[in-house]
Amino acid sequence: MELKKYLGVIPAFYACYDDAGNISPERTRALARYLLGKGVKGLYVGGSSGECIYQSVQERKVILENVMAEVGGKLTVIAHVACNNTLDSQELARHAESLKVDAIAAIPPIYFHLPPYGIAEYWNDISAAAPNTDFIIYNIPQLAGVALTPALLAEMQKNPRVIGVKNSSMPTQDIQMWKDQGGPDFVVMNGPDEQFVSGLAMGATGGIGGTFAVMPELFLKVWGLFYAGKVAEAAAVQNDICRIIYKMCSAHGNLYAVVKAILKKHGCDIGSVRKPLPALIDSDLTVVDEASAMIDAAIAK
Ligand SMILES: CC(=O)N[C@H](C=O)[C@@H](O)[C@H](O)[C@H](O)CO
Ligand SMILES: CC(=O)C(=O)O
Repeated sequence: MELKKYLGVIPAFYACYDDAGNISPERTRALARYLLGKGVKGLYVGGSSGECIYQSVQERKVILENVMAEVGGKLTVIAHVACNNTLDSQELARHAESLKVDAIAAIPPIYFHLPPYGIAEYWNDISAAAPNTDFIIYNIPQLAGVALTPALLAEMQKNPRVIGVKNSSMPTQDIQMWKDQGGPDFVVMNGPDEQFVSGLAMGATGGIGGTFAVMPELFLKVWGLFYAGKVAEAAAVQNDICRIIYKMCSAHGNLYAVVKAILKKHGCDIGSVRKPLPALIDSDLTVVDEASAMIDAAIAK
């Protein structure tokens, strides 16, 4: 298996809208190009940060098509395809496979807390619709409402396409457990950006993060320092990252609205967020300016 392509810094891709709030193919391509230029390993398209739960199946296809047209073959592309109902998720899985993405990923079904066998069937049904594509389990219990367990993972490991877990639960111990259970070739991606260094220390093979795309330089720096054995220096950069995230989260508008305003200041305009996510209000502009300056200062260090 070619697992190397998953090792590294993989930003969660943001939804790119035009000024009327429709999906913008041009801006989607511009963001993909922008991140390619930053030297990241791959992109995680259509996840939480991609606002997937507020988009139609057709819109999600258009986004992935444009990302693949721009960076397919150049970056590792993981397409999140879960839609909360099996049929639509399978349609997106088939579509993603037809575009030759590297992997598909899926959260568990949300709202109804299904039993583990129900979750396994949902994931396996999705995976069966993309029979030649790697499958990554997305564990994010604080938002999904249900958690991956060792028993559920063991059930999923019977599916040879299951190559890893993207772990967004808060205990870094979970990363250790999935990695230990999965073995040396198993991919375990750190979710919480605030714990990237700790996740790597616990055995994560890389990270997929919602704030990577607004400051890829800093996460790449952490990655480089950590693997050069300079853990204290990596932790210092992590500290800067955490303070920046807390600042971005202090706005009235949603985190992704802040992130997009900062990206615009950095030359990449991808519009704002879609309702019901709160957009920025006037007083948030100070938060945007301050967080943006903090990012620039941390990169310049
Ligand atoms: C709960 C959640 O959305 N987690 C994301 C994925 O793991 C993270 O990447 C966060 O966006 C990030 O850590 C900022 O809090
Ligand atoms: C942050 C992340 O992993 C997501 O957008 O799903």
